[in-house]
Amino acid sequence: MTPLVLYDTYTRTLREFQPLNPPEVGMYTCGPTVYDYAHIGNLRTYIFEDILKRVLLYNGFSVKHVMNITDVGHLTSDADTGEDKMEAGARRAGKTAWEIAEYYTEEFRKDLKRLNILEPTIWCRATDHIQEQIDFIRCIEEMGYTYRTSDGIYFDTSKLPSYGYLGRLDIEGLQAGARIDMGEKRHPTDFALWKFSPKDQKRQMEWDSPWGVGFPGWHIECSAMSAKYLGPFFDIHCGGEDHITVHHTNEIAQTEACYGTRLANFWLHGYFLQLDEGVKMSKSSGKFLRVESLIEEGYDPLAYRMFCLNAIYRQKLNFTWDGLDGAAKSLDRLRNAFYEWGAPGEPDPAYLQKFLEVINDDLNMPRAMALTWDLVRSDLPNEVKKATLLDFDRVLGLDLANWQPPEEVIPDEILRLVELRQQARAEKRWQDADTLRNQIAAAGYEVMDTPQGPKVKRRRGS
Ligand SMILES: Nc1ncnc2c1ncn2[C@@H]1O[C@H](COP(=O)(O)OP(=O)(O)OP(=O)(O)O)[C@@H](O)[C@H]1O
Ligand SMILES: [Zn+2]
Repeated sequence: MTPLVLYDTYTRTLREFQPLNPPEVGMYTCGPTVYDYAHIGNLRTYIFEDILKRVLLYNGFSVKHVMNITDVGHLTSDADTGEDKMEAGARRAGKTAWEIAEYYTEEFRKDLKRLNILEPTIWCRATDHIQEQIDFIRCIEEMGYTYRTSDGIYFDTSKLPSYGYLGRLDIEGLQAGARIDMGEKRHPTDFALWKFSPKDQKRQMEWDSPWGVGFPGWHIECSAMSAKYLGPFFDIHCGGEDHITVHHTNEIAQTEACYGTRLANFWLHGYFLQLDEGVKMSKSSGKFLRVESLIEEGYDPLAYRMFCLNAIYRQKLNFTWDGLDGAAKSLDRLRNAFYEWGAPGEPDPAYLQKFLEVINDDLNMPRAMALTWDLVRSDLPNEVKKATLLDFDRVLGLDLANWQPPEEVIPDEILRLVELRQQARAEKRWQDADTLRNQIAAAGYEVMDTPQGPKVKRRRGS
């Protein structure tokens, strides 16, 4: 038995993972706010979550994976002020908030596919779960954790002694240093559960509620939807590192207030992709790259996956074109090697065991890649290498089995010779057919007769 050990942000320790209800693992990953395209920084987090999910599957668990789509209530400032990102995005695009939500959700799913990220078991949209969010807020209200201001219903964080534990927040320091205008908020860490629609401006997305017409705050959707699909205490909750101090801290507060649990048994966070040293890739800064940008530069999206595999998820990673180039070349080498090994035999048990050890060591993908290259260079028979790498790829997700060398462009004169040889064969002029085959070979090509007709390709080393 090789235990699966994961770094849990809640306890700040490496802990052995065991599902609460084996063999199923409940996993919730905070999804995109669909007001714009995802950038490759966002996608680094989704790749890390995909690796985690594949490692769970590799360990023989089944995974019920829930991902939300935030299509309402995520304001431009974490302090619950500013405009709704969706409404601002809609205005920018000259479309409705509903239209851009639909469009960017589809684009996001396309990106996941291109990166060979496994689809969640359940997708859930915030706007499809307004009633669940209202019910959740009512529960928090009944437990005595809310207050009303002129612009919404707020969570009173001072009433929850454990508030801020996940982010190790210095609540007193924050309180003392709160110079920014808190509006009617009682404490700097209090946050909106429900916001009222502004009186002077009609919102595109708004609903009736026991407190007045408005929309849910950003954090409540994750508590409400995870409880609906996974229960109030489930196995693993993930997101990017920025979620530790605000979004996930507030999700925990809501669930703790209503159900008395800390929401998830394990909290895992992926670290940022940076454009330059110390600069997070972000939509708001306007400096970001999309999967599409990489494709335009001639890269296969899976080269970016390979680039991410070479780093530990718990460390920031600097994006460079040179780095991506190196990853693309490695991917090419690996694909060609895999392709040329022919049919798979039986995997090598020693390599499989080593692989399990490194991936179960808190998803150590750089070591998994080192082991992969070690396998490639080993003296094992090709069919063993092939079967072993095929097994590794269940976690690496490089889709090696479906890769084919790009179609070669065969010059017209060679195609003409192939045609003449076909003719000769049909007319049983075997000697002519042989001469033509030799001519084709002399030009550096080889022709193979298959049930579908002749196939021609450039000879290796030519
Ligand atoms: N540079 C980054 N590197 C890795 N993960 C990131 C980065 N920026 C955001 N994320 C993560 O991407 C996921 C999707 O976030 P979301 O769609 O809400 O983007 P966002 O936070 O609005 O992005 P931005 O900060 O660029 O405006 C979250 O889990 C978030 O933590
Ligand atoms: Zn969330």
